[in-house]
Amino acid sequence: MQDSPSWSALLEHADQLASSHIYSLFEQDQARFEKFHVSSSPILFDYSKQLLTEQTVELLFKLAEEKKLPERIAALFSGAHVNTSEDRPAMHWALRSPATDHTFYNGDDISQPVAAELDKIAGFAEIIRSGQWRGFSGYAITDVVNIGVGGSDLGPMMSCMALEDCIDVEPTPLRIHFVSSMDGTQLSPLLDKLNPHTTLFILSSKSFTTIDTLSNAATALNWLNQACSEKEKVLSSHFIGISAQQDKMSAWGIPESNQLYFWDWVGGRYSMWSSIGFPIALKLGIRAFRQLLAGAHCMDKQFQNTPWKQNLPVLLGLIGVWNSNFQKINTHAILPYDGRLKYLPTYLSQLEMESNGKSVTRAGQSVAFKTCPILWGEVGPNAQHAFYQLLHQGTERVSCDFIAPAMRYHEHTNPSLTQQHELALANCFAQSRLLALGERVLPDSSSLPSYKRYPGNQPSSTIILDELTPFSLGALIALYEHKVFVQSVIWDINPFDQWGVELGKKLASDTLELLQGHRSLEGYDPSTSGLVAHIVNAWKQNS
Ligand SMILES: O=P(O)(O)OC[C@H]1O[C@](O)(CO)[C@@H](O)[C@@H]1O
Repeated sequence: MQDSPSWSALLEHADQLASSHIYSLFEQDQARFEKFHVSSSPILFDYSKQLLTEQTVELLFKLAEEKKLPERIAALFSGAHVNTSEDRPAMHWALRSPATDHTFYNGDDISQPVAAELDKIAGFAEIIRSGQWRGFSGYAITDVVNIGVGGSDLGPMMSCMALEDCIDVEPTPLRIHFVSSMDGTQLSPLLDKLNPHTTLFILSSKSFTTIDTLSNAATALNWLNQACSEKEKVLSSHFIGISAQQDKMSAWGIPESNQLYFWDWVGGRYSMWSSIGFPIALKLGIRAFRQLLAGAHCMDKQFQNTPWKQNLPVLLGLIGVWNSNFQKINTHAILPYDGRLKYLPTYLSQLEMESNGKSVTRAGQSVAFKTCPILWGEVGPNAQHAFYQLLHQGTERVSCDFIAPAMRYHEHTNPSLTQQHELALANCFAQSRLLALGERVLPDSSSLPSYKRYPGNQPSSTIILDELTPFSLGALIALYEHKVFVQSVIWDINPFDQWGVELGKKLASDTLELLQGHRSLEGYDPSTSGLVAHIVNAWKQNS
């Protein structure tokens, strides 16, 4: 970036702001909230508690122009091969476009196949929800277990939890479980409780080669075979496969009639809009799933068509760049003030860190600046009693996103719940205020002992959803997807590959051969050799 005039201007501007405090920015400008918030239903985005000025925003826009953000947004939505290292487009947005939009891939109109797959999801969901799908002994399905990991787990799990009690979902007595961990910790106790006659497994894997998923799938198949030895019957009545690799699903034994498909041009962590989102349709009904897609589509349109001052993904992305590269803040916390969003921080940590946790540019050169910050988080009210101490008085600078719905429980008969929502919002606003302004919120802080001081100046944004609904959740997730894209454009990295996770998988399969005695320890580092020898000895002693 050394040769970038906007980058240099931002560095200089950051130097000028170095001694500023968010408190003084508010003191100098009472209209700060008016200037630095965007209200665009279903989301209000307040970034007035960031350490920035109107000049900062102008300079960030200049940087985005210089990095050709408009052209790159157009390329993303044109189906160009923006995933350069894998030479393919990233078209997750096409999964939420109305069929009438006619999206093309390699010259073919993909709107019809996308719509047809969505109809297939609807059909499967209806059959299972209505009790028509029967297990091997003729009983209706009561429990569905989604086996998948990463993008084949987190999106559906996060959404099912987030939307469970929404008023506009179609309730079902079906119990949906999520299993991801390769060590069997989730699956083993679950199988102890479930009834093989009434349990259906969804095997969710874009590649259908992920060992975590295949090992859990093998355990599930064995468990079913203990109850019914007719393998074909078990496979056809207890397994649905979801993948971009139809032949691999078939080779595993899933009949074609039980397969849902999606496409190579959908990245794993961008795949909850595809048939990977099937558990969402199952749990909440197809209407809710379609609303989720509609909310995301609404954000796609905003990203493409809205002037930057009102463009939420552009603002969120550029503010992140400002904090990472010019404020030198390398940790970012996601803090939902709504327990239903419990899995949102984990979901976003994959989305952001697997996308932008890179250190080479698209041309393969090492970057000379920070890229994706470490992103973590927790349900805000609980985190207040855990890690907020560090946010308020630690030595790390941390930026935060506070997320909350404006409305909750308004149709509930128990008035105490409404008060609980008020309490959660009050805490949300109090914490972001204290983090930004510090002890200056007090009428007189001059006599405080040092251990009671709050330096403040921790920047944050607040994202208020009108209400947590499938539509607003879809918009929220698409907002973060496009935020990631904006940042990747500024940093000139490819957000759609994940080569950094590949070698570890290969080494693990080699190491398994070591543990199983099929490979010699020669040439391994002393730590690995020592650990393997220790385990093998322990097994010998206990056999
Ligand atoms: O859906 P699959 O192919 O099983 O992959 C699961 C996850 O594994 C990863 O490839 C990382 O290992 C993620 O990108 C992906 O979401």
